[in-house]
Amino acid sequence: MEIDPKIDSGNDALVLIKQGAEARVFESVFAGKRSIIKERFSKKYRHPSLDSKLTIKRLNAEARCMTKARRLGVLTPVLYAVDPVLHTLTFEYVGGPSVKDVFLGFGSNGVVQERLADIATQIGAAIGKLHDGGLVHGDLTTSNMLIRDGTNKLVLIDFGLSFTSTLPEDKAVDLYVLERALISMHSSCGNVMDLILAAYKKSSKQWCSTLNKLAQVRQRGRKRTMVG
Ligand SMILES: Nc1ncnc2c1ncn2[C@@H]1O[C@H](COP(=O)(O)OP(=O)(O)OP(=O)(O)O)[C@@H](O)[C@H]1O
Repeated sequence: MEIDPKIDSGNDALVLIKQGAEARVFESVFAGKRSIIKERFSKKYRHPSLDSKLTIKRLNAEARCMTKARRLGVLTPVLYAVDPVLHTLTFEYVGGPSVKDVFLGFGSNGVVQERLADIATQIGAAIGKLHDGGLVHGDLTTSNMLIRDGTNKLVLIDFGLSFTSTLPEDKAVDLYVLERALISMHSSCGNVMDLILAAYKKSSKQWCSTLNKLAQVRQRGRKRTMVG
């Protein structure tokens, strides 16, 4: 079954805010609170019952990883509900800009170095906590990080590709994905990755093995770029 915005919205407006390849994201109201509904839709080429099983598995995995991150002391939206029939997760709406928007405003939009450094420190500390708890985010981009209005605290979202692992390699790749995103999207932010890694070193007891692996992962990335 899929969400039909016309039928399922009831009295609460259901506003589509993102249509992705794997999921649709709506803004809505849950028990009187502003909320986000993430719907994983079916893959038409898969057998319906297998498809539903796999989708529910992914839904539960995302919910579990988000909850685990919170337990590890990383701020995430509060999970309100999991619906295995509609294939949806409902969670708290976090008001505030994404780190992507803040970083894009650096220099031109009055975003100053102190704000950049504060956010970078929060990012490094949060990833360190995840990794020491054996959780790899899997999609660390600046659009998956929000800065909550009022508190200015970092909130991590989108645990759809997260998994548990204690391998330095997996943690290094997690950091590498973020590093590449910063280089391609936020080159004007200068040494922001250095600030993130400095905070990561303070936060993660296992930083040494992870950062050694990161150096190897970077080298592999460079070789791949040279080959083609
Ligand atoms: N809890 C939240 N509060 C406010 N906005 C949110 C929240 N969760 C998601 N969003 C908004 O919806 C967008 C998409 O959400 P999310 O990244 O979870 O979906 P996705 O389809 O997996 O996206 P992607 O393809 O970028 O991985 C986010 O970039 C953000 O703008």
